[in-house]
Amino acid sequence: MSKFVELRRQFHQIPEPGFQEFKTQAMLLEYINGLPQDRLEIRTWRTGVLVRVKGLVGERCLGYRADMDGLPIEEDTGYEFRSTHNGYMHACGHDLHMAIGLGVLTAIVEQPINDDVLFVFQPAEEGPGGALPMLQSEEFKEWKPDFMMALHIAPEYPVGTIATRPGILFANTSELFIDIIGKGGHAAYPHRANDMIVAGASLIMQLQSIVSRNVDPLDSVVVTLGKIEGGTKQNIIAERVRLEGTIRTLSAKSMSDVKARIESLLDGLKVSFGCQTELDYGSNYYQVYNNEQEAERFMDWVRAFEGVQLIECTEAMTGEDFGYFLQDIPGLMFWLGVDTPYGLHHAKLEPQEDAIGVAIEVVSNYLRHRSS
Ligand SMILES: CC(=O)N[C@@H](CCC[C@H](N)C(=O)O)C(=O)O
Repeated sequence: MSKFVELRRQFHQIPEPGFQEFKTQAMLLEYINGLPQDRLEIRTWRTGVLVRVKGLVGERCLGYRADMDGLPIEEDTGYEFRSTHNGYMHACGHDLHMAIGLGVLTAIVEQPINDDVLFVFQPAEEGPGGALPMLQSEEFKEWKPDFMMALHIAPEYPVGTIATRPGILFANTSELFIDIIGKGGHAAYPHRANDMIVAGASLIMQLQSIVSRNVDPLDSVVVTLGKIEGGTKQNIIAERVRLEGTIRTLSAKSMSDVKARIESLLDGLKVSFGCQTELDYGSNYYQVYNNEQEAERFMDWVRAFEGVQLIECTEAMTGEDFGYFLQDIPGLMFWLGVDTPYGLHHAKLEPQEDAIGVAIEVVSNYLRHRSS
């Protein structure tokens, strides 16, 4: 087994929530500190890690970013190396992203390229978002690269596949938290209470009508509710219900239109159900927009790279705070095929580990090519 597959398995066992990646940071630093240090400068930023490798010429700096956090999912894989953190799992591939980052770092340390390379291990991608505050930090600004790239595992593609496109790759996102507050009471006396289970059920159906009735069918929008909480017992009328979800849009205008519609629906709910509402949009991510020239250049290079198949894919409604780096720095993101039947954010996700070696080859060789 390669050292980087082993590292992936170690990361897999310790998934941590955003900005609490303490063990993950320590594991990254332990590996990085064990590399030859003569060309390295290492910094931490909150629970993240920045590593700069000095190039042979060092006029420019190229960047590679890997995200670090896990998700609140109870793992259900058949792995011997499953998560040791109850209720948390690396179910979005960040364990692979970090192992690949260390593999590329090792390759560049062993055979330096002309340009400096900045390796960014970024916390809190799943939320509340580490990219924007990291981008604004003095630690990052001082080392800001001239080009940046990142990848995300893609369960639906075979190993050996790279998929990307010029322009928008991932959607704009906004989290969505709605509390509705009525009056609790005895199940047998509904007329003396104000039941938020019924109001919540109505609101759920109305929210589902936004995409089907208020959005241009040729535009792409998602409104997903991933969590409902409410009530205390089967024979008690619920005073409070909380809905948690996410909004995805390909255009910034659709995002503000959807939010305006949600606010109107909540105004209506207050009248129809005589309840109070509280609305919070949580964290919002800017779309991932691949610089056209950089994406075309990368795609042309991948087409000629032996053993790898390039797919020009369509946009996806996933979100990624790497979009903030790409808003400021030319670069690109791509999907890496890991061929597994369960999708991202699934408790049974088992990416093919052969993809780690493929990605290390592709990214390190591309950085070398980009630097020549
Ligand atoms: C690649 C991926 O799955 N990213 C997450 C980003 C989450 C953003 C935010 N917490 C939200 O839920 O809106 C995704 O769910 O797409």
